[in-house]
Amino acid sequence: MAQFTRVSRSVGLITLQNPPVNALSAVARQGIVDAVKRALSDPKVKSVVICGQNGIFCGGADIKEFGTNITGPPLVPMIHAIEASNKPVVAAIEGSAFGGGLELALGCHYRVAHSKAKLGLTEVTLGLLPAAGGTQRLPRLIGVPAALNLITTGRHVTAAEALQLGIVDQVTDHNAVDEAVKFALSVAGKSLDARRISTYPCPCPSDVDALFEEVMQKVRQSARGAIAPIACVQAVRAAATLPYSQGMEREQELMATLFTSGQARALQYCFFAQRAVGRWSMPSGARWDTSKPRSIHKAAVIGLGTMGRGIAVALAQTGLSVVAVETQEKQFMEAKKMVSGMMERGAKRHGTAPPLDKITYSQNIQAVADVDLVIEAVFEDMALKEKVFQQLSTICKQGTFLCTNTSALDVDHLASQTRNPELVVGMHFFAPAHVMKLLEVVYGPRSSPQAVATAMQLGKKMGKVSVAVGNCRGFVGNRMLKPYLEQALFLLEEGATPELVDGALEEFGFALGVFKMSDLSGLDVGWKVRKGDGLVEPGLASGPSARIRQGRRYSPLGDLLCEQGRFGQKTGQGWYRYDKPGSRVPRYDPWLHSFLEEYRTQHGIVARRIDQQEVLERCLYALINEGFRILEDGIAAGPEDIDIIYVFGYSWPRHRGGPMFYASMVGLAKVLERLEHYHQAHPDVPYMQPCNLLRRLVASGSPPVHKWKEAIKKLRSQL
Ligand SMILES: CCCCCCCCCCCCC[C@H](O)CC(=O)SCCNC(=O)CCNC(=O)[C@H](O)C(C)(C)COP(=O)(O)OP(=O)(O)OC[C@H]1O[C@@H](n2cnc3c(N)ncnc32)[C@H](O)[C@@H]1OP(=O)(O)O
Ligand SMILES: NC(=O)c1ccc[n+]([C@@H]2O[C@H](COP(=O)([O-])OP(=O)(O)OC[C@H]3O[C@@H](n4cnc5c(N)ncnc54)[C@H](O)[C@@H]3O)[C@@H](O)[C@H]2O)c1
Repeated sequence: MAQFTRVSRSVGLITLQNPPVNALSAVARQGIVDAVKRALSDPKVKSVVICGQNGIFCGGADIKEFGTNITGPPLVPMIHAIEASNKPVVAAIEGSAFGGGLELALGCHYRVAHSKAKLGLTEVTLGLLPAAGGTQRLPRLIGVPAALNLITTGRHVTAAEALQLGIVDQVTDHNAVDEAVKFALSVAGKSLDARRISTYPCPCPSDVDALFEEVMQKVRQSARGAIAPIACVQAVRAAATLPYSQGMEREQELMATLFTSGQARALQYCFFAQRAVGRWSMPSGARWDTSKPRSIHKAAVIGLGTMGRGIAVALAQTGLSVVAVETQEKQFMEAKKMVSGMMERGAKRHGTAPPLDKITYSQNIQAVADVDLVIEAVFEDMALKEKVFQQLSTICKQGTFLCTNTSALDVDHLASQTRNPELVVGMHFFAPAHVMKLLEVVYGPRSSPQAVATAMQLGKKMGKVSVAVGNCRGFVGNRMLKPYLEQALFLLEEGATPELVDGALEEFGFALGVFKMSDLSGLDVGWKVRKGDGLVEPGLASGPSARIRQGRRYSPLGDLLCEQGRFGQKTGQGWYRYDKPGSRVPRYDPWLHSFLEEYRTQHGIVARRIDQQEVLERCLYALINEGFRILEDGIAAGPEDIDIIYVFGYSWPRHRGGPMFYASMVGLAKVLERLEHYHQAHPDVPYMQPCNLLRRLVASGSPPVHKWKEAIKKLRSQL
């Protein structure tokens, strides 16, 4: 709803009241329509201010309404009525003005923003475009290039940038509503002819065709198959080339296509899933709302390699005091330099001072005695980690949380090395740890709810999207990755090429295909793990047993490359070749192709034609099947947790909503049927056997993804 009051005798103050973000729900829109009518018909009111309650202007249209039958007054005529008013209307922007919220403000004649406010046309991130006149008004106000940038990216701008761009008329450090009221008093009675943005000509450069062609090309490249950014460009083009009313028609037409698209559903699902994962629960019944975190002021990082450096930076940037421990002299010296450089670059980007004094360095683990929380990031070696946890358990003060950044090892086993296993959790960051948004918080059977709550809260403070998951080999993300990687290798054996497999995955929307990604991460990482698992047998053995290990189909292709010293980008050769070690541009490698042919000959494999669909089905459905097992095992509480892990940690294309959402869009029956097909063709690949949970969900009528949690609970209770 919206409240109307008269303030300073002649200013009509309309306050949006729809907690928590004053979204423009049907009731809120009706409230605004009524309040505006009242303000315009009240002769004592000479000017109007629109603001939002609780320090937030407006979070845009009510996204929860989108999947429903929308009722209430539509936004476009509501905003037109405000713009057409003969009394000046001033938007008082505090907190956020996003999407429809900013469009509402653009319909006002003036905008006053608090210096801490953020503004943006964020619709593209939800698979939509600003369809309440945003694509037509913003370019008229700030010009085509700047509007294109904001609308196609959905980026948030600060009040200062908004002022510079000309989106707002005034920025204040004081109470924005009070300032807006003063502003409204000062403009009462003045002509509004030059204040209605829809009447402005659209300022655009002379070579408008060339500009749009260039932008369209750029957007297509970065959109990776997402349709909303393209529609955004088309709508802004309409603003630049058509009169306002025709531009509005085009905006509505394009929105109609996006509004019902699968991509919009996927992106809106991600929006809510990202928030839902914060409401974590454990199989023990412990939950986010009943578990109290402890405040962390001082933390330690053990091991300053690739991960430890990034974690130390992220902790210091959060404002914590950090003790950084590294035992190897060379690594120690190098890490100190690198960490300072990372903080300086970060600070430069944000226009702040680097928090260099937040970190103290030591080569002695005794230095961590007084910290509240430790994150261990030494080599992925259980014996070494055991020793470190034993040491930490005796050195640290009572109550210190002991966390491990292990990628796959048993968190519970590490906990058993300590005096207080309830204080141990996994904090699995992703590389580079100061950049990547995902954090898996791994609880073992003995982790206390407080330890989980503390790690989750710390992750949030660090700006991470934190997901609580159970303890198993590889947790959620890496466990699901294994079948995906293996299928890619099997496809090579059967006749595919790295270019074909990567091409299919990139067309699906991944930034990098599986082989390019493996080259980037380093092929030696997986090799070491496979060696540890007793899977690697040196030399190019032939015969059927060469491709069977531990009773299952196995592809030694990755091991053979590593034996040749081909570790990927770092050595200049992997599944592709690179101009020199460390170069990033993958190139076709004739050696690799002859190697694959030779390999197939040696193993008596006749290469067959493999199409993109098979690549997608085998790689993605294998991964999804493992996702169902993870749900069945209770390692993830719901599909949202898995999807958020994949979107934020593994570059799963957000407009596909994550693997489990994708499975629901494809149709569970179809996924089941294809898994059955591939499992019949390859019975020696056990993880292709459809998971029981998937079968049961299909048998129960394939409920939509938001009902899975409930369905799983019900299925469990029937067991
Ligand atoms: C068949 C043919 C049909 C043709 C066309 C039909 C046309 C329909 C009319 C459309 C007109 C277009 C209007 C407009 O252009 C479209 C939009 O405005 S889309 C919405 C744009 N807004 C956003 O992108 C902002 C989203 N929100 C945020 O970024 C943040 O929430 C925030 C505002 C910055 C606040 O952040 P925080 O303080 O951290 O809080 P949370 O994020 O945790 O949110 C708290 C709580 O609120 C829920 N929520 C937030 N925003 C919205 C919203 N816009 N609608 C509904 N709910 C919202 C959020 O989910 C949290 O709740 P929880 O999920 O935890 O229960
Ligand atoms: N690299 C990744 O992409 C990645 C991603 C997520 C998790 N991880 C996990 O993070 C951990 C660290 O991985 P990394 O890639 O940073 O390894 P790394 O080899 O780059 O660094 C490990 C560092 O630990 C130091 N170290 C070893 N023993 C030590 C000790 N007793 N005390 C202090 N320092 C010690 C080493 O000298 C080295 O500098 C591993 O468990 C790994 O599985 C890695």
